[in-house]
Amino acid sequence: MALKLPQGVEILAPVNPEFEAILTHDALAFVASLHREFENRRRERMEARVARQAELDAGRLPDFLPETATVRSGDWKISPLPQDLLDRRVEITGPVDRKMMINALNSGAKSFMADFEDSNCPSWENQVAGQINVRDAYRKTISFASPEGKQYRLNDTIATLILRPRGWHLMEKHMKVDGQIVSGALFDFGLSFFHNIHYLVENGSATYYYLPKMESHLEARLWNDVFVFAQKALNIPQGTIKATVLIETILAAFEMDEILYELREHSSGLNAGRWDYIFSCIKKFKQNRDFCLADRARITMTVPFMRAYALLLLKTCHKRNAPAIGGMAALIPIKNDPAANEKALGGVRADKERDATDGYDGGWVAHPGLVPIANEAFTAVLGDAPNQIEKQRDDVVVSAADLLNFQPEAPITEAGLRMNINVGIQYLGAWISGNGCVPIHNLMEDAATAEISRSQIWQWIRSPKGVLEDGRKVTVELFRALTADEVTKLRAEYGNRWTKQYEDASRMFDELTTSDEFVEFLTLPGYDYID
Ligand SMILES: CC(=O)SCCNC(=O)CCNC(=O)[C@H](O)C(C)(C)COP(=O)(O)OP(=O)(O)OC[C@H]1O[C@@H](n2cnc3c(N)ncnc32)[C@H](O)[C@@H]1OP(=O)(O)O
Ligand SMILES: O=CC(=O)O
Ligand SMILES: [Mg+2]
Repeated sequence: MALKLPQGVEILAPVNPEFEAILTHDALAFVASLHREFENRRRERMEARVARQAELDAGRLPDFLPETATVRSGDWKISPLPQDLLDRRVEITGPVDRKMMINALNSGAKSFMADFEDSNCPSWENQVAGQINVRDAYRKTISFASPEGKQYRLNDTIATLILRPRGWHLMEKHMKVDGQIVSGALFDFGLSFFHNIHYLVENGSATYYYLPKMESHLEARLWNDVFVFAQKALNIPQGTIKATVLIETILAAFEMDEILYELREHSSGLNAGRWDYIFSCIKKFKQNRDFCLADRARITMTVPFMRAYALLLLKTCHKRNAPAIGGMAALIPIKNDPAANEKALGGVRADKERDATDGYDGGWVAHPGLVPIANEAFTAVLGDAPNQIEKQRDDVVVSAADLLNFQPEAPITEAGLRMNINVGIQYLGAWISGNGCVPIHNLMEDAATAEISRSQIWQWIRSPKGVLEDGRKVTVELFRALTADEVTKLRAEYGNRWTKQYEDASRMFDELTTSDEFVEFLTLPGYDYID
């Protein structure tokens, strides 16, 4: 059956019979209405990012905005939270893969972030099948049979589903409205809202979102206006949608109050998205001769600028009666090595204990095997209380200088450089093959962690401080020599799993790292390699 397309809408991809239930005339008309209403403003925001980057490149450091001082000093709170978002002590995250969604919903976590973003490769198949999975998960009808014959279905008690659409920078190239391709964010949000909001509201819930990679409160205002428009269009009471914003750019860290304020009717707090945050610091200060970070593994949550960011986020949220949700340790359970496994689990435990004792209301885990650990750490502090939002952190004082105290700068090592190359190529190869989240060297790797790897090398090559601890300057020549070596090793290790996609990934990694122009997101050129 051919799709019935609304006026001005084109779908430039195969539509299998299952997809027709998602790509209905009315759902596409709704996405088209979002596009027509908001695309110009989205573009303006993207242009504002470019202008702001030019200022940073010229040496102007970020600071808290003078024009919004009254928002920061004002006495306001976000609107009350719905019942099913009060207790978020453990949130599991993962791509919108059918089997993994069932596992995540059953994992014992209080909430599950179904991810169309960092852990998802945005192929047409993944995006539309993901919407089918989300629809079935909301209706609790989702099931799956593995090729090995294992049956998957939902338990009686499951996690609350929160959906993360793509960020404002990503497009959905398979849908056009009036000749323009549509925003990935509006496509993901629009379809999920259209198909599910009435069902959820009738059942005492709503569609909840995580909003990624924003760089200013004006981007949050845009999301808020999208929510107001969408609720009005579908006759849903204003304030029904709730959204948690990931503070995962250095610029957003200077506008946390303002972001909560813009979304105050629709806010469900902030999350410390640590991996993109590190990437953003590297990207925003890429031209700054004073800026240079040590090996990726050294940039932990306890280094000065990360600690300042985490504490300011917590303080800001609780002042506004909003949940503060911790980010993710990249450690995952390790099979067949009990000692290494114990160490990894200990690392996750320490991470969650620090967040819980600081005052966070919950935190992210990457894997069902980590849910009990995070649960123990938060329950030790929360007990039976759903959260600790009442815990004020007036003792925390964080200045602009604290947020910009980029230590440590050393060591930068050959092992660290090799690791960035090795992980970056493996991740890109998996991503181009359709998988946005993979275990590499016993760590969870996704688009955000891979961005750190590639941007660090770009920056080390160009910064006068990009010098290995043995005195060698990081250069294109050194990078290429080590890359050749790493690729040789990887080819041998992968054998016939080393497909064309990994050759493409190696070439793309070289381009990303050696081209003079810094590519904003690796997923932008990456998108040309899929579908
Ligand atoms: C920076 C950020 O944005 S963080 C947020 C984005 N990142 C994520 O969401 C990470 C999601 N995690 C994952 O994708 C996976 O855990 C990986 C890729 C890191 C590791 O995956 P694997 O090596 O396959 O894990 P492993 O083999 O131990 O899995 C065991 C079982 O747990 C399941 N599982 C693992 N992680 C998850 C998850 N996050 N959600 C649901 N199920 C999961 C597997 O599907 C598997 O199920 P099965 O036994 O029924 O077949
Ligand atoms: O999205 C989360 C992050 O750490 O990046
Ligand atoms: Mg992120």
